[in-house]
Amino acid sequence: MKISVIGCGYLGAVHASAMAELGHDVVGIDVDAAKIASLAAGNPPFFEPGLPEILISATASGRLRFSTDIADAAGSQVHFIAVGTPQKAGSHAADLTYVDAAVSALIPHLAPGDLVVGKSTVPVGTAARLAEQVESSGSGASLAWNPEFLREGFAVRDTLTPDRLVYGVPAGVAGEQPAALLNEIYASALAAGTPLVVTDYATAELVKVSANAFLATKISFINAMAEIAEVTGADVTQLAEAIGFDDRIGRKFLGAGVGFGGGCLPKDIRAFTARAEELGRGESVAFLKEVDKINLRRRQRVVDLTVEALGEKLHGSKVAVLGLSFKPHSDDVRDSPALDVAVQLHGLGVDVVATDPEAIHNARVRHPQLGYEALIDDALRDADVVVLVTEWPEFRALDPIWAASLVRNRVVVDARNSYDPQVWRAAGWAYYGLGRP
Ligand SMILES: NC(=O)C1=CN([C@@H]2O[C@H](COP(=O)(O)OP(=O)(O)OC[C@H]3O[C@@H](n4cnc5c(N)ncnc54)[C@H](O)[C@@H]3O)[C@@H](O)[C@H]2O)C=CC1
Ligand SMILES: O=C(O)[C@H]1O[C@H](OP(=O)(O)OP(=O)(O)OC[C@H]2O[C@@H](n3ccc(=O)[nH]c3=O)[C@H](O)[C@@H]2O)[C@H](O)[C@@H](O)[C@@H]1O
Repeated sequence: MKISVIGCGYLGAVHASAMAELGHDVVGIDVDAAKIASLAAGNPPFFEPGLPEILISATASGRLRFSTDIADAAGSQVHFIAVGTPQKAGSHAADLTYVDAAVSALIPHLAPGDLVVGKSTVPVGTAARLAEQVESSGSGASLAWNPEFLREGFAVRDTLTPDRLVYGVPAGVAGEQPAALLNEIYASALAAGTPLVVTDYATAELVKVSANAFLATKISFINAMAEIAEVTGADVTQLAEAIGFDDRIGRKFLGAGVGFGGGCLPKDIRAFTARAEELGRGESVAFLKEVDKINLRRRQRVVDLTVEALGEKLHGSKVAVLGLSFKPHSDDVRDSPALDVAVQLHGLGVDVVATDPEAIHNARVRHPQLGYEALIDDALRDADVVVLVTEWPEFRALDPIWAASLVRNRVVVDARNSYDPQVWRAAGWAYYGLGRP
């Protein structure tokens, strides 16, 4: 099938490449000329495992091309909207400027029978409004909402083999053709037994934001338990293990630590709250404000523990910050807890030297004032405190005996509860975890 993907960021570039990998004929469109040039040359403009391979094979096969001209969407039958929906400046609501601009620019290039498919995460009610715009344009096209659940770091795998597919389509017979087109696009995943939910627009939009709200709530729940553990001497990692054995609870997303960040969970729970308030149902999701507060308190806790570990002497002290991306296997520093902690410590007068396998460039663009080292040994050298904030495998594997030979003081703040306190203490380190003694 001929497909256009409008917006080629973390979501769209992967979606376009994966659709071409599945055999579709795809054009990726973005207003960012540098991004498009990089993608067209087979170089992803961001780090995502597995993306270079499928991008190169799809562009070489001729099934995938890129353009900055929306007119190149003409001739495709299905048009995915994958542009950003960031938090609005000065508000918690989602900024729909990019979605609105993309749909308005696309409409003149639509042909009868075309399908516009929303992938971006939007406030409930957006799809119905855009469907009205597409239908009243006289283009003869229709609209579906097909939210995306991929995780950065696993984006290629999650797109090729999703754990579920959700289509929000118009009611009645008008929904049949959109669902049939999407079934054709996702034929391989459906043949492999991927669960499919075909529903209305509002449900599809809410499935997406409620899934992220649930994940965020689960993380803040365990972090709230960490706060209680901290004043009682309990160990939140054992607590998570023990409650996680209950299948109804499950162990995933019970990793207590510095909390969640990224381009999605934080802004999505805020946008959900803002939308619920607009709908007069703010109280239904008021708990998400608490989820957000607990999450931000954990960043502060890491800063406070580091300051405590440094003692009185902040100016002239050196802190090695291990990790800058919001999670391992990504170079994304949007609302990264790691970067937030590094910036706060720098603001207190500490000499911060940060390292990360992939995110130094993105971090440096935003915060040139921080010190950066590409190699972990250079970051650790003469450090007074080591703070692990993003649990990349190479940081998890850090040998405390080797690290001890580099630092000035053996003090570690393990903001992801990734190390075994006994092993580190046996190597002479003062160990600070989050919610564990
Ligand atoms: N990053 C992720 O893992 C996931 C993101 N999402 C959602 O997908 C959407 C996109 O997110 P990301 O890819 O992370 O954002 P991003 O910021 O990486 O990419 C957005 C892209 O849209 C482009 N763009 C903006 N206006 C445009 C226009 N009028 N025409 C063409 N291109 C335009 C931008 O230049 C940028 O390259 C958001 O709604 C996000 O919540 C959903 C699931 C996963
Ligand atoms: O809407 C989105 O963009 C995506 O948001 C999240 O995916 P992602 O942001 O890539 O990353 P996650 O793996 O969910 O991690 C989010 C944050 O939570 C943190 N986290 C995760 C798990 C945990 O136990 N503890 C914890 O603090 C991570 O370190 C990270 O900062 C969701 O998991 C995806 O399903 C969704 O599609």
